[in-house]
Amino acid sequence: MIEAHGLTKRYGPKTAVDGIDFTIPPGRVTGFLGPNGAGKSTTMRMIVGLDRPDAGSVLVSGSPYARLRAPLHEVGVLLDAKAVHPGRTAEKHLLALAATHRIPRRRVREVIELTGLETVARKRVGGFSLGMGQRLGIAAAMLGDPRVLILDEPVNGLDPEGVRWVRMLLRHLASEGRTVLLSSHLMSEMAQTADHLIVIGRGRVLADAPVDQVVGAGTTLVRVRTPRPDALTAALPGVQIAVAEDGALEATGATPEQIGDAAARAGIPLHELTTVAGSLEDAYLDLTRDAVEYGSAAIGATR
Ligand SMILES: Nc1ncnc2c1ncn2[C@@H]1O[C@H](COP(=O)(O)OP(=O)(O)OP(=O)(O)O)[C@@H](O)[C@H]1O
Repeated sequence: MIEAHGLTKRYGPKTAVDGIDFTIPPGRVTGFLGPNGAGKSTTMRMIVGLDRPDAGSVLVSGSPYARLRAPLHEVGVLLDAKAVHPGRTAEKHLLALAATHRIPRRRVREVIELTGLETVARKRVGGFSLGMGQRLGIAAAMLGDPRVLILDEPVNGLDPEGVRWVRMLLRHLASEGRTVLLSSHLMSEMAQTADHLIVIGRGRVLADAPVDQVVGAGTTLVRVRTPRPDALTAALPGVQIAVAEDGALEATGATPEQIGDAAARAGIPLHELTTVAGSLEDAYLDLTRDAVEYGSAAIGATR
């Protein structure tokens, strides 16, 4: 369990995290989302005592991180996969970490196997690819068999097999009753991995809800194909209708039943009537529209 109360961090005039409250319970994967600069990493750093809050507090398993007696057994953390001495081998890095908690060599071998690093375990970390570095970071987080896992962008740089492996691993760890907090900018991955989402923007919580609820709050379209699009549009006053690239109509603000009934009353044939649920990406972009600090230009808007 991770609990934040009024958690606040300022850097000079900038409020990176602005009095946020949340509870992350065990037994589920909680996704942590937000635009660049929203305050995700700062929050994660405060959870594990790397940054000191200016106000408020955050507790892991009921204690501030600094008071945990055996932190590696309590919290596994992957914040920056590159934060490893490049001259050390993966195995030496893990053995050094293990020594701080009297974790046996056997466990080091186990996490090396678990993360698929057997063939490179005796190679220097400086020569690792991004994906191999991520696997090593996950191995380090798992070393103490912790009850809480905090992973910042763990699938960054992993190949599709690695991405799927992380997804299954995190789901499995949550099903064992552990607390899993995961940040990622990959919406499709988040939709498949997380049960619950906390979305932040400009240091504030914008949503704290199950994934289905966040996706459901986005726009749902009804896609309609008809040989008489103008007549159908006229038969649906007040319904917002756009025309898709393939000529189908995309209606918002009416159910498929309302559209089908209106078409039947007006004698308009329909060749397709489909509900298109919004994606997490759509819902996320809607939610964070006013909280994006580093927005991009629309494609075609610049030369
Ligand atoms: N050490 C620091 N000194 C000054 N400002 C900082 C520092 N760390 C973070 N910030 C600022 O705090 C804000 C939040 O940054 P943070 O890294 O927590 O965002 P984030 O949500 O993790 O972003 P990203 O998705 O880009 O990783 C940003 O405006 C950032 O510039």
